Amino acid sequence: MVAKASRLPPASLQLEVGESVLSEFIQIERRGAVQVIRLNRPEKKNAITRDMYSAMAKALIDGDEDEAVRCHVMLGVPGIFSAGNDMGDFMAIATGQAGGNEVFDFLQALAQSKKPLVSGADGIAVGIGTTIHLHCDLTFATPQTVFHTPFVDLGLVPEAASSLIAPASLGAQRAFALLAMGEKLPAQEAQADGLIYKLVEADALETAVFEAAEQLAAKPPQALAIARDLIRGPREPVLERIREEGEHFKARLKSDEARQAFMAFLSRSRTK
Ligand SMILES: C/C=C/C(=O)SCCNC(=O)CCNC(=O)[C@H](O)C(C)(C)COP(=O)(O)OP(=O)(O)OC[C@H]1O[C@@H](n2cnc3c(N)ncnc32)[C@H](O)[C@@H]1OP(=O)(O)O
Repeated sequence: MVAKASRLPPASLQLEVGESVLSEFIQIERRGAVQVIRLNRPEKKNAITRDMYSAMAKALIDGDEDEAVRCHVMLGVPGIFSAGNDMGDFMAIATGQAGGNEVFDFLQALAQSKKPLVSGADGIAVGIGTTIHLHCDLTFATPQTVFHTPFVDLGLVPEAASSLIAPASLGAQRAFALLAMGEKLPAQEAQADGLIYKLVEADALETAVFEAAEQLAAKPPQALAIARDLIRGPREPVLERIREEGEHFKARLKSDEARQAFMAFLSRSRTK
């Protein structure tokens, strides 16, 4: 259990919240030319609600449009990157009480981001808490980080174009083990597989992330943008896969298999 106080952002960070705060659980901070998007809902293991997706999408789009922003950083808090989509929200979508497009709007913004993305993950990284990093140019993780995508166990399917991106770096069989079997992937293996850039100790994570982000922010932006586009490759197949997965995902959310899995988690949580 990590003490709540240690999950607060460093006091040295200047907090600049825009006019409309879409979610109290997403902190948008500006650190020079680096925009920091921090998931900060530790009491729910940084589970991501629809408002949180909207806040992150807006930050990415606004930061892309702002010439003063040269790099985006995505962080969680010590011990927790994210436990993935909020299960209560999944249930609300499954029962027709909510629409649920926010996650796909966020994924479109993420996949199309114009500025370099650097992420840092420590500890829990489940579902979209894993797949976000597939869109980041540099991901730092700690030895305690475990990536886990239990989509099929939840009656769901892979998202974030992970069914396209993961096989390309892991090979088909290891991608299948990760995305379909729901096998956990420790950060050490993720690094060996080329899914993440560097492993650093937890107390050095944010320093490493900010150093890399500041390095990128100081580079000639046009040359960096062209190099990045070439390295990332065409966006259309990625966006198309996000859409294709999204169609299946939305249908699966309303399936009996998914509803039972959400119910099991939510009732387990209530009786814990
Ligand atoms: C498009 C996106 C797709 C996806 O992201 S699919 C993936 C969806 N996510 C998951 O399947 C993960 C669900 N969560 C878990 O399995 C566990 O949690 C963890 C392994 C991540 C952590 O376990 P532990 O350390 O034992 O913590 P705890 O007691 O389960 O959780 C602490 C509080 O956090 C809430 N919470 C955790 N994950 C979620 C979630 N995803 N949605 C909503 N709430 C969540 C719990 O309920 C509880 O809350 P309370 O203290 O009030 O009982």
